Amino acid sequence: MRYLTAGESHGPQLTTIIEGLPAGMPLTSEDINYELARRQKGHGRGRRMQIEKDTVKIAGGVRHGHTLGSPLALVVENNDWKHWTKIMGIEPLEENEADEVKRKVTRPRPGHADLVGGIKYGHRDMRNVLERSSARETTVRVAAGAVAKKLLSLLGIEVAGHVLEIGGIKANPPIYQNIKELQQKTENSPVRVFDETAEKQMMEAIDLAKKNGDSIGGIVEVIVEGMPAGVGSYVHYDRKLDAKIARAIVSINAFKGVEFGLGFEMARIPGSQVHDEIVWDKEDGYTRRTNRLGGFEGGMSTGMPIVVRGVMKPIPTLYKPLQSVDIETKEPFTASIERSDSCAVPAASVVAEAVVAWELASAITEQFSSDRFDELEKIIAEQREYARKF
Ligand SMILES: Cc1cc2nc3c(=O)[nH]c(=O)nc-3n(C[C@H](O)[C@H](O)[C@H](O)COP(=O)(O)O)c2cc1C
Ligand SMILES: C=C(O[C@@H]1CC(C(=O)O)=C[C@@H](OP(=O)(O)O)[C@H]1O)C(=O)O
Repeated sequence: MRYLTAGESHGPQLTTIIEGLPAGMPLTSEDINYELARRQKGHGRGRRMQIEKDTVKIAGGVRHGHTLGSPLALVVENNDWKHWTKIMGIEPLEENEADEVKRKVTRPRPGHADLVGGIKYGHRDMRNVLERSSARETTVRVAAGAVAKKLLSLLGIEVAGHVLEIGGIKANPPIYQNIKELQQKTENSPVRVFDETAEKQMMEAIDLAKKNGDSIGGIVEVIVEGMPAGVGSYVHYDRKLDAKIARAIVSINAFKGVEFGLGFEMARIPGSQVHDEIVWDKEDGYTRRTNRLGGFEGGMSTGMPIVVRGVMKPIPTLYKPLQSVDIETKEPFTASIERSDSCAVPAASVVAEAVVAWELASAITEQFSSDRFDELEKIIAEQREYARKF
C-alpha cells in the first residue's frame, strides 16, 4: 500500500490518496473520525484545536461501508481556512497589494523548517515553507493510519499509543492485564498517560512552560499485540520491518529518535539479560519468556508484542523567541512568533500509533498479497497456524 498527502496548514483542506487496500474491508467515516478526534485532544495545545473539528469526507474508494479496491480518497477541511482565504489565496495578488496580505515570514524560527526550507525552494517568504512543514499534515496521516488500524484490528492486531515522559517527568511503566485496559485508561487522560501521579505533574510542567513562553517535549510509546510472526525480512535493508517503523517514527514532525524494547539501555547490559529465551507450547506455539527486544528479530516480527518508543523535541515556536536573523536585512532579530502549541506530545502519541499501524498494514498486505479482504483474513489465519506448528 502507499499513500501521499497534500494540503497546507491554513489552506482549504488536507487530502490523502491511499492505494492498494484490499476490496471488501468494512470501513466507515466513523472509524476515521474517532482517530481524528483523539489526535486533537491533549493538554498543551494552542487555540487552533478549538477552531478545528476534524472530520473526514470519504471522496472515493468506499461504497455502502466497504472498500472497493479502488484508490481511497480522504479529505479533511480546515475550518481556519475561512480566516486565511486572502493570506493563503490560490490566485495571484494584485500588484498593489501589500506584503502584509501574505503575512510574510522573514525571521526564521530556530528548530522549524523555515530557513532551510526557504533556502532549498527559494522561498524568501518563509510562510511558503511553514504552511506545509506544519504538523497540521499529521491530520491526514492519522486518517490513513485509522484505515490501517481498522485493517489490523479486523485481523486481530491491536495498536495502543501512550505517553511515557513529558518535560523530564517520567511515568511509571504501565502495568495492565490486556491492551484494551491500556487503551482505555490512557484515552481518559488529558496527557494520554497511564500513571495518574505523573499525569498531574506533566500537566503542571506544560502549564509552567506555557507561562514562561517556552515549550517541552517528551517520549511516546506504541505497543502492538497480535502481530503474526515472520512479517518483514532479513534479506535486504529496505525490507526490514523494524527499519521501516523507525523511519516512520522519525518522519513525524519534531521526532528525533526511536528505540525498540529495552532500546538504548541494551548498550549497558550483557546479552544474557537482553535476548529473549524461546519456548513452545501447543496453544501459543513459539513465544519468548521475556520481550526485551520489543517484538523484532532480523527485521521480522517475532509474534511478541511490538514495543517502540519515539522522542519528540520541544516545539520550536517560542512565545519568548530565540535569536534569529531577518533574511531581508541580515540584521539580528528574534524569530517570528506564529500561534503555537506549548506541548504536543499527547497528540503525537496518536500520530505515532497511526504511522506504526500504517507500516504494519502495509507490510502485511505486501507479504500476504490479496485483492480481497476475506482472502487476506484466511491467509493470515493460515500463517498463524503455520508459525505455531513450525
Ligand atoms: C502534533 C504536533 C503538533 C505540533 N505543533 C507545533 C506548533 O504548534 N508549533 C511549532 O512550532 N511546531 C509544532 N510541531 C513541530 C513542528 O511541526 C516541527 O518541529 C517542524 O515541522 C520541523 O520539523 P523537525 O522538528 O522534525 O525538524 C508539532 C508537531 C506535532 C507532531
Ligand atoms: C494545526 C495543527 O497543528 C499546528 C502545527 C504547527 C506546526 O508548526 O507544526 C503549528 C500550529 O499551527 P497554527 O499556527 O495554525 O495554530 C499548530 O496548531 C494540527 O495539529 O492540526
